[in-house]
Amino acid sequence: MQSATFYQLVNFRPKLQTFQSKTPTLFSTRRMASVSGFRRMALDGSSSSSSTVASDDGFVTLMEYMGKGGGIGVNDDLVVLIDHLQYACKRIAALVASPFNHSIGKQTSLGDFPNTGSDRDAPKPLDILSNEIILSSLQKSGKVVVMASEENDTPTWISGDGPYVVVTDPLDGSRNIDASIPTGTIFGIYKRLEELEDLPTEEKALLNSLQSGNRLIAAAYVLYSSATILCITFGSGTHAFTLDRSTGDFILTNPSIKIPPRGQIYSVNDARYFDWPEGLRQYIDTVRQGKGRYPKKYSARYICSLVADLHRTLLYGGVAMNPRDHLRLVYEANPLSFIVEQAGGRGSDGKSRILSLQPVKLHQRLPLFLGSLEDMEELESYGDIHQKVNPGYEV
Ligand SMILES: O=P(O)(O)OC[C@H]1O[C@](O)(COP(=O)(O)O)[C@@H](O)[C@@H]1O
Repeated sequence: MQSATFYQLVNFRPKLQTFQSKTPTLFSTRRMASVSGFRRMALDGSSSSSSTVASDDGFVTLMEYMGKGGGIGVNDDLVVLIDHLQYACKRIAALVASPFNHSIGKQTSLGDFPNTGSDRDAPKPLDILSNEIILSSLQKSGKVVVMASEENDTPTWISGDGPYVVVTDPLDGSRNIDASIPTGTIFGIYKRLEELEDLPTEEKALLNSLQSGNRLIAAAYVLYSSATILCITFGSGTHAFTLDRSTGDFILTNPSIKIPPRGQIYSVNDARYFDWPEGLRQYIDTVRQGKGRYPKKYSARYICSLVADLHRTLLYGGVAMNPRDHLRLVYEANPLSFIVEQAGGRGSDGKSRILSLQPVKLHQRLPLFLGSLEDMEELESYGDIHQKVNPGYEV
């Protein structure tokens, strides 16, 4: 069998012909999902027939959820934008699962990515492709003025008319991709700042991208794992939708996620233990032994893929953290903190609420702690949890 060419991969389209695409419809015709056993779900998580999202057949798609009032404050422009983004993520889901993706970079110039010279890590070929897929979707949506991505040194000005600004990490966790470990896409959406109109384009693009997280109007991650899960908030709860691969629809599977107030899991790269500050070491030593405020021994889970580690934490509770200045405020910490807060948890840099921070640089890094309220409170009470020794690890 021949390997796919770079051109084929960039233009790669998933085979599911039922995927919604270029022409978004606000109330798309429902296709019967093939998965059996889902019951009608109300937005409060119960299986009531008085759901705010009426359903004839028990399934609520993301588009129906948004179109029929599930997302408070979600207007037509935003529905169009999310439709394009979800389509982009379906393409990325297909790309990361493709048997041909290992050959990109070996047969094209994408193989030798120079380090950018900035404080960003050198991207992998799939990072670049995912970035292109998202950019192209945003361009086609006509709803986005600026995209700020992990993969570009500066924000990309898209369309003078677009009402929204999108910040994104197109493919997080890609360092593990060759081993098929889960990866994810993260994005946050802001309204464009009208008051900047008179500034030069470059400046406008940057300032629009550096909005504080408490101005986010929507945020989502998409987890590419055994299932593809899109978890989103519009500021009224956090809801997860699972891709039905037979129809191409994201189906509401976890409405109004509530992170347990206390979990029994901590998630951190603890090979760094000897570089940690004393407070963090003490906290981990304590909960490991079941000597913390919750008198049970904690377990460790660390996938080294932020979206996957967070998704598990949202569902099972506990804390997911990276205590060194590694993760990015604008397109990782802010969108994920918004999602966690909307599920009843907390996102912090060890001291302050992430969403209250004012970004000063596009690729600004910081320590990130996300999780259950009680676990976060206990962890932060140790004070000294920011790892300042950051030698630059090879793996
Ligand atoms: O090396 P560490 O400190 O364990 O960091 C791992 C983290 O880095 C990430 O891979 C993100 O880094 P990249 O954006 O450079 O891929 C996360 O997915 C993961 O949680």
